[in-house]
Amino acid sequence: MTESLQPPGLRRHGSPYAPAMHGADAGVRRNDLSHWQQWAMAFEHIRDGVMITDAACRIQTVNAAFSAITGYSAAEVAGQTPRLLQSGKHAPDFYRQMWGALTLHDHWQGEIWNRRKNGEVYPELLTLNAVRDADGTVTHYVGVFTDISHSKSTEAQLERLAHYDPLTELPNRALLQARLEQMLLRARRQCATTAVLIIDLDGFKTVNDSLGHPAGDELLVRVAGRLLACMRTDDLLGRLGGDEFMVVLEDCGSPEAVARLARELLDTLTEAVPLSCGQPVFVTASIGISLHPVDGSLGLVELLRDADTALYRAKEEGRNRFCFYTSNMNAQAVAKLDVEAALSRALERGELLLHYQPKVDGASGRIVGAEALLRWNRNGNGLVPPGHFIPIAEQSCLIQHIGAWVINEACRQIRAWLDAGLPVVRVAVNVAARQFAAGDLDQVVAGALQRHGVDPQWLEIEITEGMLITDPQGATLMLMRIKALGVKLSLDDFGTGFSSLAYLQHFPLDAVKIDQSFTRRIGEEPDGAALVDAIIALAHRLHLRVVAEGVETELQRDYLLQQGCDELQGYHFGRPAPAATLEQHLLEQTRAPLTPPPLTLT
Ligand SMILES: Nc1nc2c(ncn2[C@@H]2O[C@H](COP(=O)(O)O[C@H]3[C@@H](O)[C@H](n4cnc5c(=O)[nH]c(N)nc54)O[C@@H]3COP(=O)(O)O)[C@@H](O)[C@H]2O)c(=O)[nH]1
Repeated sequence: MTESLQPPGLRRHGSPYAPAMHGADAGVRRNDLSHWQQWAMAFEHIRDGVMITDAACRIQTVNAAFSAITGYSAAEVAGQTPRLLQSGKHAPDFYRQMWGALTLHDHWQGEIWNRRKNGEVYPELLTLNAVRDADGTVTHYVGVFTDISHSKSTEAQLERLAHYDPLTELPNRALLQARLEQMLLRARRQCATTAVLIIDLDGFKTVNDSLGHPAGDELLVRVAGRLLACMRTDDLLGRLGGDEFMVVLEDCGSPEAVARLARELLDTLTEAVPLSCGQPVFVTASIGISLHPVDGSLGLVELLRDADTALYRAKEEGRNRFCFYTSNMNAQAVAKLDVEAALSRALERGELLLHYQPKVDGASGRIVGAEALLRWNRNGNGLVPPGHFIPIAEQSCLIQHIGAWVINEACRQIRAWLDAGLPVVRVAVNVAARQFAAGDLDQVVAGALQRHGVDPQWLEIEITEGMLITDPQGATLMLMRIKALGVKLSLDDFGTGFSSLAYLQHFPLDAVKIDQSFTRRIGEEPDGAALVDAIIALAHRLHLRVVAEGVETELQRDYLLQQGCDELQGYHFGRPAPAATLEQHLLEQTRAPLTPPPLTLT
């Protein structure tokens, strides 16, 4: 049997192979011997598997690589047909085409899945050639193949890396976009509506910064799992990168159906995410949605851009919500960019100024302080409403320069009053979250005080609760450094955020400002004043001064005085106005005798 497995004309003669030789032929064919020995050596040691069959496809000869790859010895396959190796992965058509080519061209080459003796299916690159004799009759078939399972698996790995996110195993941006492109084509043909939802986690950076990147990664995997659980069979979920995910609904039905899914996605995240570090994490998300062709978002680029714009709006509106794209959003975004650009030049053009709103002492009715409020006279055309530019400054890095300017300008004004021999009161300035987070606020404050030779007792910094919550330890250190300068600290908008006085006692604060929304409720709702009462009582127990903001009516004033509120601020006493107006009131006050109840300055 082994004999029949030698290449045609060869027989095993010891080792290596040698052609059969007969008597007198030997001398003549010495050269042939060497020739055949070389071929036999090559045949046996070649790394590709070789299989030679007769015209009826019965295996006659295989080499060592064949056995190494397939697991079958030469003896095991002798006389069998290559069907022995069939994997079952190819349809009959595949073999029909292969034989068609072999019959027509005496040659076929392609990739084929075969099965090893141990049952493993593997891919090989196979070349088949028909061997014909002088009459043109097929005498043999020669198959040469390479096991390409390794390169196939590398190829598959590369393919996976190119199209899937290795962390969550979800489709990545490239695959999402390719699939979305196909879906849009189909949707156009079928007049269906396609929805794109871009999901961005709120506050993910805090998790990464506080618990470390492995915890951040784990959170992303968990979030991906929860989002995936909300998907229907045909929905596509992928990770765009960072903490951003995308959902594509090929035929989303109505906007209401999309809204339902968006709500479901937000809801699925509300439950605490347990992490292996033992720290459960609460995470919310914001979602921007665009619809094709409802929003006129005609192509992939527009659809993604519009979903992004809507996402931005969802973040702006307070996060943990979804927002559909509307066509005026782009106009608003452009208007915002316009404000940002003009604002970036406002400082150098001297268009910024401060207005001062008095704070009145509850007991004496005298002005004991003022809040400095930023104003912008754009191009000298009048004041831009603060709500139209301060939030934009706060969202960009402009607030750092502008905020430093406000502190410096307040100190310059105090120095100017002192130099003019005018009465001076404590001036409070607002700082923005970004300004506080920058970590150099104490230096900015110290620099301004020093530059203008101002005693720190005249300056107060108003912060908000949000600045304390992200990094309480860092915030405490910063507040202590500012406090050490001799500057007062007050907590603005109290009641609108975290609102735990017990928690706040850990911060070195001097005062708490009751948010104007609570002041407004005094006299308006039966229990409207209850919160005000509670804040005053608790703040006093913690030895904090209480300032009520937004006092507009006598009723509010009287109620707050009755409750022992220390200072009052609001339109009832005076609107924010240029420095000269405050100067005037302070001068009048120095001339007037001490006469409670408080002055009405408006
Ligand atoms: N980061 C910085 N933020 C600043 C700075 N200057 C102002 N701001 C913040 O902008 C918001 C809008 O301010 P503004 O329009 O100036 O409104 C202030 C007052 O005019 C208003 N107010 C005062 N009394 C009343 C009142 O009786 N009724 C009423 N409806 N509004 C009143 O309240 C605003 C002051 O609020 P607060 O700061 O919370 O004390 C506002 O959030 C400012 O903080 C700045 O330099 N940097």
